[in-house]
Parts: sequence; C-alpha cells; structure tokens
Amino acid sequence: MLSKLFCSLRTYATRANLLKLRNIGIIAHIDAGKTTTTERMLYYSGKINRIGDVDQGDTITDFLPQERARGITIQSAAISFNWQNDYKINLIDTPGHADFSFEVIRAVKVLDGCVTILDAVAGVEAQTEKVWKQSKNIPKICFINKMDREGAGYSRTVKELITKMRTRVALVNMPLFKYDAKTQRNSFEGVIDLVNQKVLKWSSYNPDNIQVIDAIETIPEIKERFLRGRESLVEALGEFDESLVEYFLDQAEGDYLAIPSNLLNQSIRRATVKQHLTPVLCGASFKNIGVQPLLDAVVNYLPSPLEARIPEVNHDNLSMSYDPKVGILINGNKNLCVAFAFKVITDPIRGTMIFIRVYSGILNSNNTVYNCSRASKFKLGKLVLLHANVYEETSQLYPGEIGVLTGATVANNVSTGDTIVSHSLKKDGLKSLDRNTELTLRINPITVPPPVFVVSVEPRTLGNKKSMEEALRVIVREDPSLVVSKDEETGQTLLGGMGELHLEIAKDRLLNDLNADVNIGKVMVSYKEAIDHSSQEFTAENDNGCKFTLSVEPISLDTSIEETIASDESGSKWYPLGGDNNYLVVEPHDTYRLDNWNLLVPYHSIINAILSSSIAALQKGGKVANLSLHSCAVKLKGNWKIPLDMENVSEILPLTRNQIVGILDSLPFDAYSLLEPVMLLEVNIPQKDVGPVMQDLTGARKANILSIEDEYEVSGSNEDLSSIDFHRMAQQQYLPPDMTLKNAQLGDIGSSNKIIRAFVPLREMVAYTNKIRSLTQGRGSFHMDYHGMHKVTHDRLGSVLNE
Ligand SMILES: Nc1nc2c(ncn2[C@@H]2O[C@H](COP(=O)(O)OP(=O)(O)OP(=O)(O)O)[C@@H](O)[C@H]2O)c(=O)[nH]1
Repeated sequence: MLSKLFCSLRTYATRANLLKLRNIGIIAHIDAGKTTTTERMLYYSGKINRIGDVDQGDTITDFLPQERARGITIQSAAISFNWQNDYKINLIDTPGHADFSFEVIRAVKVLDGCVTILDAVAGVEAQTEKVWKQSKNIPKICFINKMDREGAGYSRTVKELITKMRTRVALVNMPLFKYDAKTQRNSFEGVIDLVNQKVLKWSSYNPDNIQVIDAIETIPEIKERFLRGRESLVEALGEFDESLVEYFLDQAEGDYLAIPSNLLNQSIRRATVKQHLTPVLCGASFKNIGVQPLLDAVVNYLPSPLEARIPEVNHDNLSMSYDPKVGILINGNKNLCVAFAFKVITDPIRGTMIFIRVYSGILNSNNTVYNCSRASKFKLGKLVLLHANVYEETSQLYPGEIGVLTGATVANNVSTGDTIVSHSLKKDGLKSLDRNTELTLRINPITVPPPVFVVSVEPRTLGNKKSMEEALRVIVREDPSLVVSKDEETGQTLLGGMGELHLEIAKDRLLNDLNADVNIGKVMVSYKEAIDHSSQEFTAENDNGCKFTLSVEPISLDTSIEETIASDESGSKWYPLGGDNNYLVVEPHDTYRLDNWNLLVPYHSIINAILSSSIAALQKGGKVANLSLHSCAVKLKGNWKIPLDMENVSEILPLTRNQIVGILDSLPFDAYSLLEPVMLLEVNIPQKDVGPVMQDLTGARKANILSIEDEYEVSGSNEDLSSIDFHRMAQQQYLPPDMTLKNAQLGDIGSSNKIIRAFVPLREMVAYTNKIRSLTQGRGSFHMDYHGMHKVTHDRLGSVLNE
C-alpha cells in the first residue's frame, strides 16, 4: 500500500529540479515532538492517509521494535514527500536522546537545513542547545510545538531562543487563543500569519479543515497583535535587506502592510540561507495545528542543494562551484559524480544498505565506482530510495538526492564516512577521471565521538564465538559510535558506547534482532591507561634480516593532537592506531625512497603490518589494571631494514608486536597511570540554588569548577556574535502575552539564572539528573559533553580500582 503511494515521487526526480529539492532534518531535545510533527507532515503531504501516534507505537519513522516499545527515536529515519505540488522534501527525523547524538551528527553532515522543534512548556532545553551547536553550519527554522499545553510560553521560548542560541529571529506566525468564558481558560486554536496577513484556525474535529480570516478583519485585540508583529518582522528583515527597506520606503510609502507577501518570503529566505536569522513558527502537532505553515516555511526559507554550503574536502585548491545540472561542479568536471556514505544498516531481507548523499553528477546503478577512502573499485548493485522502512528501486540518483546502495558488492566495500566517485555517463568511466584529484577526493569524514561506557560481551558457549563476532561486526558497522575492543590479557571482548541507554539498545539488538547467544556484563565507565614517560629505543632483528628500531612515548593530554602533530618537525608521518588517541609515528627512511621503491613488498604493506602489531600490543594493556593504552605514540626510526626480495610481511607482524610488548614491559610500574573520561558539564540553575549545587559538585562529584556566570552573559562560541547584546535584543523584540503561562512570567528573564561550568569525572555523574532536580526543585538543567581522558586523581584511585 505504502509503496504504491511512493511511486509518484520518482516522476518528479527525473526532472531533477534541484531548486525545488529540500534535504532537511528535524532536530530537538527528547520528546519535543519531532516524530509527531514528521507524522503530520507525511499526512498533509498526502504520503499517508492515516495519522500514526508515537504513544500507540504506529508512526512511520519510528519503525524499529525498540523505538515503538519505548516511544523514542533511536535511529534517524529518512523519508521523502512532495509539498506545494512540485517541491520534494527529503526529511530525516533524528533522535533527541544524548546517547544517540552520533545519529544527529551524521544526519546533519548531509543535510542542507533543519527544523528545530521546541517544547513550548519546557522552552530551550540542554539537549536543544547541543543539537543547535551540532547543526551550527546549516540554516534553521524553529517550530515552537505543544502550544496546546497548559503553561505553554511562546514568547518566553522566543526570548530563550534569542539569548541562549544567540540568534536573531523573524516571527513568521504567532499563537492564536480562544477564550472560554465558562471555564475561564484560553485554548490554543491557530496562528496569526504575519507574512500573509491571515488568521488561521484549525478545526478540533477535522485535521484538514482550516478557517482562514483576514487579519485586518479580526477582533481588535488580535488585529493589534498582528499589526505590531508585522511591524517587528519588517524591521527585523530590514536589518539585512536593503532592497526590502527601499521597497518599504518607496513603493510601500512606509506602510508595513503594503509589502507583498512574496517579497517578505524572499527576504526571509535570503536572511535564513545566510544564517543571519532564524524564522520562528508555532503550533501543536499532536492537535494537527500549525504543520502546513511549517511545511510552507521549509520550502520557502530553507536552502536547495544549489544554495547549501559546499562540503569540505581534503584537497585545498580544488575548484568547486554550483552548476544547475550537476549540482556541485568539482574540478570543472561535469562527468564527475561524487557521493558520501553516511549511514549503514543491515536489513533482514536486503542485507547491507548504505545511505549516501549524492553531491554532484548522477550515480547510476550497476556502474563501476571508486571508493576514494579505501582506494578500491567495485560494481554498484541496485539503488534504492528509502521511505522509512519501505523501498523504491531506482536506476539513478541525482545530485542533491539521498538514496541507498544495496547488493552483495557494497557490504565489504563501503563504510560510514567513505567518499565514492564515478563517471556520470559511462558504465566504467573511472579511467577518464583525474588520478591525483578526482580519485583521491575525500569529503571530510564524520568525527566519531569516543565511547565512554563499556560492557563485556561473552559467548555463552565456545561454539558461539564466531556468531558473536559476526553480530558485533554488524552493529559496529551500523553505528561507528559503538566500539569493540579486546582485553588481550583475559581475552574478554568489550563493547564501548556513548551512554547507558546506547549500550542497552545495542544489547537488545544483539540478543533479539541478531539472535547472538551471549552474556552481557553490567555497564561500566570506560577506563584506560597511559604512560608518563618515554621508553628507550629498542632494536629487534630476525634471522632473515628484518630489523626495526622502535620506542613508545606518551602523547600530551593537554594539547590537541592536531597541535602535537603540527609541532613535530622531524618530517615523520603520523598514522592513527584505532580510536584511543594512539599513533604510529614513522620517521622518513634513511635510504629507501618512496619515489624510487625497489623492495618487493609495497611500502604500505609494511606500514599496515606495523599498524596492526602496534594496535595489538597497546591493547594488551598497562601495569595498573591491564587496561588498553591511550595517548601513546609508537615511533619507528628511519633505519629499518628488510630483505629486498622478501615477498610478504608475515614475519614483520610478530617481530614488531613482541618488540612493542617488550618495550612496554620494560617500563616501571610507576610509569603507568589510570585514565578516566572527564566531561565538560554546564549546569543552568536559579541563582538561589548556587550554594547547594556547588557544594555537591565540588564535594561528592569532585568537579573542577571553571566558571560561574549569569545565564545571559555566557560568552558564545561564535566570535562574530560576541559583541551583540542578545539579552537586550530579546527585551526589545515585540512578543504577544503568553496566555496560558502561569508561573514563569516574561519579566523573569531579568533575574537571570546562573551557569556553572566544570570538568567532572563521568563516574561521579551517575544519577545526576535526579540530584539536580531535587537540589533545584526541578528548575535546574544540565548537559555535558565528553572533554577527554584525564588521569584519575590519587585520592580516587583506590575506589576506582576496586570498581
Ligand atoms: N500536548 C501535546 N503533546 C505532544 C505534541 N507533540 C507531541 N506530543 C507528545 O509528546 C510526546 C513525545 O513526542 P515525540 O513526537 O515522540 O517526540 P520526539 O521529539 O520525536 O521524541 P524522541 O524522538 O524520542 O526524541 C508524545 O507523547 C507525543 O504525543 C503537542 O503538540 N501537544
């Protein structure tokens, strides 16, 4: 049934009208209403003819059993639909829970714009700030949802948006309430449309029925709000748009109502695409109010792939521009197709499916393509457009489109973060692409956050070991923020993740979806070990004439790795060794020259062998608790030797592995220290609660306090905005009265909350949500981001080791 509905879409795409394409994401704090809003969007676009409900577990985008059972989004789901007849919207509904933020990071990477949903009662929440930061490079629209709830504060939320997100706003619509004299209550019934000069009222019985009234013809109170809102909108746009100001002064003769709505929409679009401001709309998705204007805003204000930012690539001087036919024109080559893989899923029927975004050119099914990230070529299988869990096969993917690679060949040839190129017209046209630029082109990959929690995973019987490894391989491939490691000493397999819920869902998937017969241990903080000083150099030789000199040195935890590498003037090459900030540092060779290689074994095979041996040796662990090593540099001197006629590297691996293990063994016990994940914590609390919260942080939680500031004075990360007084801007913005807001009045913005920033060991933050609630009577909030691995302080070492 659904697949039939989806068939009509392709006729649009074959015309490939890039200007009418929108790749957008829905991002927000957990429970703000992303999935509920997405479901309404699908309904109003005609994609579905019955509205599903998160609480009933029957929405289109939350289709995983784990999502339906818990009523939360876990993986981002992609879906396409049409709006205003010929606009095509590719939409990704992302999870709101912090444990799944990698899903947001990878979705944002391939999107051109997004809708941020805010809960009108809760306002701007900690996770909203986080996803806002994660999507800082793409234009946004805000939708203030749940306006039907008692305590909804449209104006309070807009003020928070301005001050906390440090953004200017353009109010596109404002809430409309109906007063019931009998109950003496205001109920939300629609919006005042400031652009089109209309009042829109939704029927509570029929989701398709909207009453439209001229805003000038409404009751005086509403008309007054409309006039003030309209004036404020034109003034806000005038700050950036001289052509609008000219029109207002000349043609409109200073009349705010005389500017046609299409001019206002164009002006909002220009300012949004340049990220000068954020358009704000409101509604109550659950009550079907305000979703159609939001869809209009998506097509009217968010960028098409031709206006979106050009992705960052590894070649600095490669020419990149926009071409209406090929999308991004790279290296001036209209035949070059470039796509980026951002997600992998394993479908029980179709097998491995790779989500890609095509940036330029046309990707054809069954063509030969080149994976620049792996330097390998392969033949594509079928291409698919995905609508949540329903598939539509297609022979081509156009520039700007998001689609899926399927078939046996993709499973072993593509992973998340890979760049794929091909010839847009020829089936096997790779030979005509430039070897030095086009075939080595890489869209900068997605940064994977390091895992901070681990669980042990063990096969129930020895016979199950293989199937356990296969199941782990599947889940790590799908979600690179899950990491499998091995305790070399005990042989125990560890699965690392971003949080307790993240690992719980991984466990669910292992046991129930992949039927792995395994025992899973309890969730623990992920500790590591580091060395404090460098080893001596050791030389190892074997009878066949292989000779290597190696040493192991600590990498500073206080300096970023980029700075450390930049400060190395030895000409050495740094190769990452897995995800624990370990590197293999290879000095230039004394005699062998890369441009005149005369050994039988290729250079990269030798380096790959030493990379593998280094990873294995460092995972063997340190002397404090046999935990794998972190922030170590294995250094290879430039005087190594292997016989000219050696055919393969099989003897290099054990030789260098034993050598590194020996080097680490030679270091004394006190050269090792224990590392733990430390978080950058930001707590937002009323001023009167600062005392007890600080006491708890510095006492029980061993926090290192960095600053205590007034909420509205907290310095923003955007340098250009740091001089703007957003607090004053929020006070000056015209906003209507909040009709159902009882307690938190607008004036409260003056008595600003305090923001405490601190570094705090993750281990000490267990159950902090409940603690902050009880210390602040529910008014405080916090969020934390991984900051790095720090040494466990001496006073806590005993208790951590006991754990
Ligand atoms: N009263 C009211 N409730 C709403 C509204 N929109 C959503 N909800 C409810 O809020 C809850 C969360 O809604 P979701 O759509 O799952 O929120 P979400 O942002 O997708 O949540 P996650 O994906 O888990 O982060 C559900 O119980 C919805 O029924 C609204 O406009 N009004």
